[in-house]
Amino acid sequence: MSVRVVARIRPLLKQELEKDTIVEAATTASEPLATPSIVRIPNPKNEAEAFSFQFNSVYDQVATQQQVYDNEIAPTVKHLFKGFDVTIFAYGVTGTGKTHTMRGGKLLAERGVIPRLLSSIYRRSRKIEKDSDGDTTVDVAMSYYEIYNDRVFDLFEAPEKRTPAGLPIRDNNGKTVVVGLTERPCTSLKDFETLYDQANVNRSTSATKLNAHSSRSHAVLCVKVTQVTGNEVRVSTASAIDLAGSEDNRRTDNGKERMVESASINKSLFVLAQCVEAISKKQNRIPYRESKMTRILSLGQNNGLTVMILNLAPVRSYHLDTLSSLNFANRTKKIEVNEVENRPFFRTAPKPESRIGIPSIPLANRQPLRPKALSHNVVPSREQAEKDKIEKPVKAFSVYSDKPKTATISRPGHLSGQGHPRTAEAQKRTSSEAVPTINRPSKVLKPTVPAKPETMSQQSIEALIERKVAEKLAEQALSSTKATLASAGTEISPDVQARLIALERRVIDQESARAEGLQYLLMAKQHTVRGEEVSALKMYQLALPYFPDNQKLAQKMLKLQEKITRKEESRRPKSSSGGVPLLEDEDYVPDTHDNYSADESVFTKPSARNTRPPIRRNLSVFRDEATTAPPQRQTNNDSDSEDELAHSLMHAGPDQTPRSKHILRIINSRDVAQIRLLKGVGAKKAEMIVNALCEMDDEVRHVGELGRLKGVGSKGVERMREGLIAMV
Ligand SMILES: Nc1ncnc2c1ncn2[C@@H]1O[C@H](COP(=O)(O)OP(=O)(O)OP(=O)(O)O)[C@@H](O)[C@H]1O
Repeated sequence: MSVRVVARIRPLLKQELEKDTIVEAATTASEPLATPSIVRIPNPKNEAEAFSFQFNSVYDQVATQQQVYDNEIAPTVKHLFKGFDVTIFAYGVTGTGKTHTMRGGKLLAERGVIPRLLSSIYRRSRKIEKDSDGDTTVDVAMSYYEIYNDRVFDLFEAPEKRTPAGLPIRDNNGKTVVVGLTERPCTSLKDFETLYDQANVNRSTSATKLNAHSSRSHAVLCVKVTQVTGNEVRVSTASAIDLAGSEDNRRTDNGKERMVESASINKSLFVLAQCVEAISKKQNRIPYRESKMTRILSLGQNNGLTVMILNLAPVRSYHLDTLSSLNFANRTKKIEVNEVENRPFFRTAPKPESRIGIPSIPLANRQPLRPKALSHNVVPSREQAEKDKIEKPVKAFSVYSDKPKTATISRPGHLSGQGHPRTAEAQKRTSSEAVPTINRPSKVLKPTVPAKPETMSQQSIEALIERKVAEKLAEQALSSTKATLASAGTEISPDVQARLIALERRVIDQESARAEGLQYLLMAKQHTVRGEEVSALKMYQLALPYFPDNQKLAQKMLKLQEKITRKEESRRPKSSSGGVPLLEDEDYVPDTHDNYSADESVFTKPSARNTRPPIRRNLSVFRDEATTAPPQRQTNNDSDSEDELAHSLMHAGPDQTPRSKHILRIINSRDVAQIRLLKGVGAKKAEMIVNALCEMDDEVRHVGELGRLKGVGSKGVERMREGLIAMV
């Protein structure tokens, strides 16, 4: 079944004018009486021509919250209770109404998808319990987190208690889970609303030029529904994701902090677009791992039902961004999601007390990320698994079809009068407040045992520091300091604590700086893809201090500079008199020669002299008036070299010595027999390394990364290198 994609056009805001409206909902010519399923928008190059994008449904400016919920989300609830996971996510440019759609306002009619979904879940739970005469019980629990600057933070945790590096994520039996996340049971809608409102106070938001309450993070709410009948337990999860919106920073006037956030948001959305493109092209490698958001969303890899709500602004100022979103959505609707429900499992022993995300299955059973996962998130009993293997028919599941609807779907407004009005307006915390400061000790490093001076030698202190840092970097030992120290029977002095903290800060600083550099680089890449060379060059200049010795980057900048100069020269009027003065930045020139490719989620801005051949569009985007030539697409050779550069910077890290390369080759072979021959690595450690690699589902690309692997540490890497010298 494909991802269901529905578009919603928000109403005009106070400062927007009716005459600037360019986006409209329409019906297909063959079914003029059906509900709209087409978004129509003019071609930016030729206003007489319009592009049409077809989706499962389209909601116009007057659509209510209730209509969107009743038509799109309410039908998924029964599948949730049958064991299917449900993923709902809102996608769109900043200020297009994602948070409004997902969360909504306080008034009953203004409530968004999330509170309405919870309301339906509770109602259905009560009905199931009642109909089964109490044989079945349903428990609802929620976890809620945000992905801010590519770090995961628990929204139930106050910002000052957060670990600067955020929570680690892991692959657990084919699913991506956040380790150490709080899961709160909520027995009623009121409970839920109280928790949800409290948690939203912790979400990073701030005012930008484009949205007074702009979300600076992706927010992920997971609602776990557990149905227990006797020994049988069925668990399914509804995930509601309010993505942060992409931003065109020429329009935001963002300052440095907002720019960094914005770069991180844009990067993750860019990776998402790349994932969607890779999936639609059936490529083997889907770059999920290049951002936490894509890893968590795992679009096309998740099971169950997925609904994407594409939020659109109706006005001209969003023209290119809207086209870009429409192109993205157009590809997303073709992604197939596995129709696999979570099987029930049977309780044989009391549930172990665990935090979510801690894997409950042996390592050997873990599934690495891959384009399509057919695995389940629970451990079925052996008999049940055998039985299912034989008996389970393929589920004929056809809630949605890609065809346009033939009649208006109207469902009773079952929410009227059901909600509990919220009591307090959730206070949004600004993102500045959300930035985790590095001045406080992280959870891992908090003193947990009374200090006891003496006992440790300088060497063992060093070793302990290395171990702690490795654990920290590997983000594997969250909150486990107490246990680790207790089991080691070792106590550390305040002096060691202080050094640990200093070391951790240093590492975090280095990592943050590198991440910031990469963000500039990605922004440069985005600009280049759009043909905005001057802005791209500026971004490369900003990235340069982070990668001062990188030859490729320097060459790239040189080439770009030359290209800009050539362009400027070609634009300069031939005669010295008259002519239009050149603007400082070509990106701000209103260019009537913009090339737009409807098959691309980006726009290229080639020079006016572009003579490259047109490439025909091949998507289900059609024009109402085929009076003009099809839009041209610039064959963007730059984009390839961009990819190469980005890849080399993202993965190369510091220059590799022959010894490092040799070690990495051995490690990446994932061959326990070879790895155990490295100095300081026994059979157990070798196995641990291989498991960590399988869990990562990727290669280790430099020794820094290797040092971060569980159980290796930088000392471990040094030992391996020493071993190689000895061999030589
Ligand atoms: N359907 C709608 N009806 C009324 N107002 C709306 C609607 N959609 C959006 N708005 C208004 O538009 C503004 C921007 O909406 P919102 O904050 O939800 O955007 P967003 O896409 O979440 O932006 P960001 O990505 O920056 O967080 C808000 O003032 C919101 O109330």
